Amino acid sequence: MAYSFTKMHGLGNDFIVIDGMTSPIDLSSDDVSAMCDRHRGIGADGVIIVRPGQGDGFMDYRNADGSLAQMCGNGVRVTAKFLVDRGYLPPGRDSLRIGTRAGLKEVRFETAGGRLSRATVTMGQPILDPAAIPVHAPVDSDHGGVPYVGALMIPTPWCPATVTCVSMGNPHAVWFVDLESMPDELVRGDRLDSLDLSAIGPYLESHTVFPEKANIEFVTVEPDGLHMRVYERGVGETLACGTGACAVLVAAYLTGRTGPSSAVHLPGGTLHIDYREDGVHMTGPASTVFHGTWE
Ligand SMILES: N[C@@H](CCC[C@H](N)C(=O)O)C(=O)O
Repeated sequence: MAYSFTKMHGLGNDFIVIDGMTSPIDLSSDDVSAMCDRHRGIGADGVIIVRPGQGDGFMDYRNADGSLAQMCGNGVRVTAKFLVDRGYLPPGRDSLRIGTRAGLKEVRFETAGGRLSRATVTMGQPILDPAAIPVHAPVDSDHGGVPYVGALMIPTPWCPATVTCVSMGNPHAVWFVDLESMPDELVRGDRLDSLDLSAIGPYLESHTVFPEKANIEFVTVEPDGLHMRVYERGVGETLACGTGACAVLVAAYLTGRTGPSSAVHLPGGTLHIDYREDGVHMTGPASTVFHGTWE
């Protein structure tokens, strides 16, 4: 079977996007991991099949290891670009709704030369109930009467990790790291990019406190905003994670580290995140790289 695909990305979080709007596409998890292989395949952090569904299209997202994820923030912007640039929307629209396994997401977009360049996604309310995240941990903190897991201490072979747990439809554990107090095997400098995630990332992702695994964010709070790196469930370290940036802003706000709105700087670029009464809003770019055929 041959599949036409488009290689796209949101801040370097890259996807193989397949058009399933007019004919059904069925991929096994082995197909997905073969396509995402960076040496023997196309290479990507995940595969998105864009299918018809509630709203203007459904984002069927799979991680590079073939596993399903409920949500992908960069993927929603990329899916919006795919639908707009391929002419699936009537002309003159500046918003659309995309179905995901975590519900419908509204996307407002800007265009340049008729193509989507930047989008703001209404990501919905963060989920803080530990059973729904899910995380096996008691609530230990409260924000305006809303209980949450604010400082869960997870012992690791290197040093204790203290994380705030947030779901944006998918599970996240946000660790505000103190680089100075970390052992030399983990960090060789005073910057987030000198942190070695290769062992501690998978250790935390698959820790037994997270029954469905978790995406792990490593964060510092700087004068120009929040800086993060992410070790993604089912992928490994990525250049950006939209749901992760939202979880980081929510965790920083709940724990009093920032206001309700901030730039979140990732290795692949910057997202702007606003946490308002009607939920979390994420703004960032989406890009197309090339088209091809998978044999
Ligand atoms: N990169 C994505 C998140 C993709 C899903 C994640 N790896 C999971 O398994 O939950 C984003 O931009 O949000």
